[in-house]
Amino acid sequence: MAPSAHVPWGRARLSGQRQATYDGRTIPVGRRPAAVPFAEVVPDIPSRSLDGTFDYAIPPELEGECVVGATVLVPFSHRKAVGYVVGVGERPQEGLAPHRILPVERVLAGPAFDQVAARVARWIAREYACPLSEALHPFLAPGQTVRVRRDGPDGPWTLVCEKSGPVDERWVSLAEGASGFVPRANASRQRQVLEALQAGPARMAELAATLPGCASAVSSLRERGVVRVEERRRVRGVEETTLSSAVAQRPSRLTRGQEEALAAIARACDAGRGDVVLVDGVTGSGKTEVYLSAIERELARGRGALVLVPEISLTAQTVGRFRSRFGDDVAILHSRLSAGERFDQWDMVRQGRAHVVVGARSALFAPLSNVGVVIIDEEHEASYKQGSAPRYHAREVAARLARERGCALVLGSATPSLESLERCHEGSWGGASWTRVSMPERPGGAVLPSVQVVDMTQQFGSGRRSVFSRPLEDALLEVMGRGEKAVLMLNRRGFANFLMCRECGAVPECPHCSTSLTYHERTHSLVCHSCGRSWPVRAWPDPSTRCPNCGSRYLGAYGVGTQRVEDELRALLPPDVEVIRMDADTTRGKGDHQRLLERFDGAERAVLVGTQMIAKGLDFPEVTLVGVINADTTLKLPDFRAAERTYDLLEQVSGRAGRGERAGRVIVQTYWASHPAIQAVASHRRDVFLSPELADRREGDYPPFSRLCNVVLWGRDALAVRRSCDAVAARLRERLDGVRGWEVLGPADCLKARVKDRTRRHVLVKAPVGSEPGELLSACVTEADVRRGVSVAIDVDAYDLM
Ligand SMILES: Nc1ncnc2c1ncn2[C@@H]1O[C@H](COP(=O)(O)OP(=O)(O)OP(=O)(O)O)[C@@H](O)[C@H]1O
Ligand SMILES: [Zn+2]
Repeated sequence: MAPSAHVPWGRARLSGQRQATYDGRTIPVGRRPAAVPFAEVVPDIPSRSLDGTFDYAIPPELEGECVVGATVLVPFSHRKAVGYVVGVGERPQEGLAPHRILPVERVLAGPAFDQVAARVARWIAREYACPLSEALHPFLAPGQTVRVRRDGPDGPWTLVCEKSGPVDERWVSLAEGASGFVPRANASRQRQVLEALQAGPARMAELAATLPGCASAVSSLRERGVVRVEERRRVRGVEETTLSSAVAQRPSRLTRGQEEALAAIARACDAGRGDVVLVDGVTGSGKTEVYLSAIERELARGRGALVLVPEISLTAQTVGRFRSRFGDDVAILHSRLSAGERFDQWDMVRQGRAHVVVGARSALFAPLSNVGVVIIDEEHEASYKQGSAPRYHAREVAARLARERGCALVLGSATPSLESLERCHEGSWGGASWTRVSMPERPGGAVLPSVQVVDMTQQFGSGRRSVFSRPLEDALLEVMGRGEKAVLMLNRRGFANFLMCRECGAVPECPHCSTSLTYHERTHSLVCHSCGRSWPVRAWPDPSTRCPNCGSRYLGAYGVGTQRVEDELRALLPPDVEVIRMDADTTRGKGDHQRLLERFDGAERAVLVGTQMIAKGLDFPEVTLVGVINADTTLKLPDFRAAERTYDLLEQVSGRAGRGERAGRVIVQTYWASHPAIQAVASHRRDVFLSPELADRREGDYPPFSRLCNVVLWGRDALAVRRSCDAVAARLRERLDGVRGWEVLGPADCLKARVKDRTRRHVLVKAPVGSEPGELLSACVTEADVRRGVSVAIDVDAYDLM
């Protein structure tokens, strides 16, 4: 049967010229009419009840364009919907009568993903309990939102496109006819344009900004052959830097650890079935060089690479190292780029002009189909878990992608996650082998720094009130005296700066969110970091101070800010020592981060003071001292990963010291010196932390020995939230009570019980390792009686339990 005979739009019209590209390959246009006449489409209507794919007929004139990955417009129950093609075929599913199938109306955008990526998206939807349309979003071209909107309740459906396409810029320059040309006396604009162009070619947009209305002057000059106008495609998002560490010098020889790691990676690449290599290398052991060499090998075999680094370490240093080795073959993707810049980088990959993609989490979804290796640097980082739907973990998606694409996955860290260590211990997981390779040494004879733990209760007991303990103060003076550099970290995650009444113990909280307010000394204000509201308040000893609870005057500031550390440093050190502060306030603007690091790099002697953003990746050989002002704030977080996070952070920041020829020293200030996480850092022995931690996790059935899922419900109506949450919990218990290895906890108020005036409650579910809780949770939520106005989020393998 030829289905084209039945489709309602009648005779086939061949469109021989149409073609699409994906990952540099041109997808050929079908020769015969209606060779694959059906498309499986996912309508972009995010709703659990509508989740699924629908079949549409491909009209012959759209054939060749309506391919897997394309964005299309389709009729959908009396309206129109934007959808994504996830499959094409000769027959519709489940014996639907071909003549009853509606046609695709338009193709709105070319292919953004291929068949393999579509399979991965289906897996994400199942695994993380989200609608398929949501799982496809990360694969779409950045900044290219297309949706349908209805104007008024009965109005027509219209298409809204928010596209930031490629920027084609028009450049104006002087042409041959310029010599000897004299504008007429009244043509002042022409004269100004010519003057501006004496300095060199300029962009039309810039000319127009300084010389309003110059367009007509330019076009008349162009007609006379005085100037030339050219279109140049500019690839945005490429930063320049003077950072010395932004170049990856090729080492004369690799360390033994590096060679072993590369051999294991080569085996995994050749096996072609998604095998995983965990590069467990101490700080400064040269993991980057391992990544670069592995990528070089894959490029030589004609395959590309995806490299994920935490958003915060996507600095000029990291980017520069990749560019210095692979030049323009690198595309960069991260959230600080503008939508247009991201599109340009993404499009470069799609066109096959870049084969190495370096980026944050979302780089996993770049349109690169011929992948030889996927690399995740600092794989233990919590930021690899996405906080909003689809709530995927990049490590898990990467493992799946590697298997689907038949390539290798490389995970690198000095402090691997307990999940990855456990899988390597098992040797295999999810049908792939997991191998750990350790790199215990720094190249060139550099040694790990010596670590000294300072008990701050003793310092306070002896009457010291400075933020620096005596040993840290002495070390700072000594290091500056030798003309070296130091890094000071202030642990600000957790309950950082707050006000507390010394008489009644009250801590001001946001009335709209159950969050203690953060005190900003600079602006004298209390700020809610959940909703952003702020109140002007002056802390004790200001005479205006009043405790909101008891009216006492002793409402004092607790916790230390980077500002205070900076001020004390300036008082302590000679005036010519540069003190550079790096925190959320000083890195707000684009390029601030890089500028501060360049200043640190270029200084004679300097101290870099910062929050945890300075803990990772920085490679400055002249740093010989690292100080941690307050090591334990993260230990007190109500989170089962608190100890792991503290250990990771301290080990990482310690690793900034002694990376060059001179040995390094670390001083850790803490009120909890006996904690295994602190003791492990002090002795550079991970097992001091790991053994008791694993025992605790096993005992309490926490990851890596279970999968922890968090079902959160929120809404304005507290009673509706409570009832809905009870209903979800009841449904889960009906399905799971007595099932081995499963456990339902709650319902309970979330730790942040109110956010933006919405009540939040949750249910926790522990599922056995190897189970697939996504579908079950999603079914229970759909079946439970969730009230209108109550939102639900299912978070499988939850990281944020607040
Ligand atoms: N084989 C080698 N011989 C000499 N120097 C090397 C070698 N391999 C790497 N290096 C240098 O060692 C330094 C540290 O490397 P890199 O920044 O890759 O460490 P890392 O393992 O990523 O550490 P961290 O986890 O602390 O970020 C770099 O300056 C790098 O150029
Ligand atoms: Zn608030």
